[in-house]
Amino acid sequence: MNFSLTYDKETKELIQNRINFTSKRINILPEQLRAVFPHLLETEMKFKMNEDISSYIDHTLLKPDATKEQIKQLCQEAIDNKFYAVCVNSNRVKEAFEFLGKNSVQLAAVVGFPLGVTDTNCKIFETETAIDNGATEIDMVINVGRLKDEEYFEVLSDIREVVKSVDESVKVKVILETCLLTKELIVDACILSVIGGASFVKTSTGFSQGGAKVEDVRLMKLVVGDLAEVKASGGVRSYEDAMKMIANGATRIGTSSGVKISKEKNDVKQNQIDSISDQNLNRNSSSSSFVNPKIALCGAFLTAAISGFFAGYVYQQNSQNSNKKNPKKKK
Ligand SMILES: O=C[C@H](O)COP(=O)(O)O
Repeated sequence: MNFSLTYDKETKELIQNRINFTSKRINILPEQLRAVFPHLLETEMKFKMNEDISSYIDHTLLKPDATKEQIKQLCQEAIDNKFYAVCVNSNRVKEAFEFLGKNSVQLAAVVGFPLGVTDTNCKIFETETAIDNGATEIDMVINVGRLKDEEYFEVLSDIREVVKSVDESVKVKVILETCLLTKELIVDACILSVIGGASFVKTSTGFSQGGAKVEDVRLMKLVVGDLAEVKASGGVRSYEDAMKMIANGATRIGTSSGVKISKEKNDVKQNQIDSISDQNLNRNSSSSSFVNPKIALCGAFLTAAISGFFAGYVYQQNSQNSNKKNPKKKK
């Protein structure tokens, strides 16, 4: 499946203005920052959905009252449905690691969750502990208050320090908590995440005033281009929701409804198969090619027999008639 996003004039202007604004806050030249985002010169961004939706899903359980048994079930569901990852609180990483065993499902730990306001040193310690216990990805919450205060050095350093504390192979996702941000701050947070070295920008914790919105996912993708990926999370409840996020640039879906989404996707697939079969049945109901061959053969035989009978009858009638017209001919 192919998708594309267009840089409309308004969005382009917004992003360019925020690059200027952010560059001043972190004390670099706007040209230097602009050079990091060359895709902003394009008019369109194209991308593909190559794989099954299961491989987009971070199967998530972050409730404070989640039990060991529920973590076990989460891991088993992720294995059974071939989800990309499970996402758990850092204190549950050890158990999730054991439950996942040698399966290829990745293990993401949330850090500074859900408020993002813990000290950077706490985030680093939490990150390192989670990695030691088997986490392969880190979902850290940005410091929203400092972002709103325009303390961009602090926000950048918070991200940068967490990224630096892990091996390059570990993907760090920065949760922006978009429901608390203006469009302008979403763009700034994306810029800071990219230059901080994050692999992903992620919309929401699922614990604040709102979750992922299509327009936010789209804006985030237009800012980060190919420099980072976008994870849509919080309130993604259906296959339709998930597909909308993917069509707008998300390459990962963080959701506690992964099993439902996967099932809905299979139902959609089954419906498509059923409708194709129905179409075939309707198309072929008037032709013999879809009929049981034995019945077709009997039918053909009967048709031939009846035609033969009629042919014989017509011939006989014709002969009788011609004899009547020309009695000599019979002799
Ligand atoms: O990071 C993922 C979210 O916490 C999941 O939120 P959700 O329960 O609304 O799907």
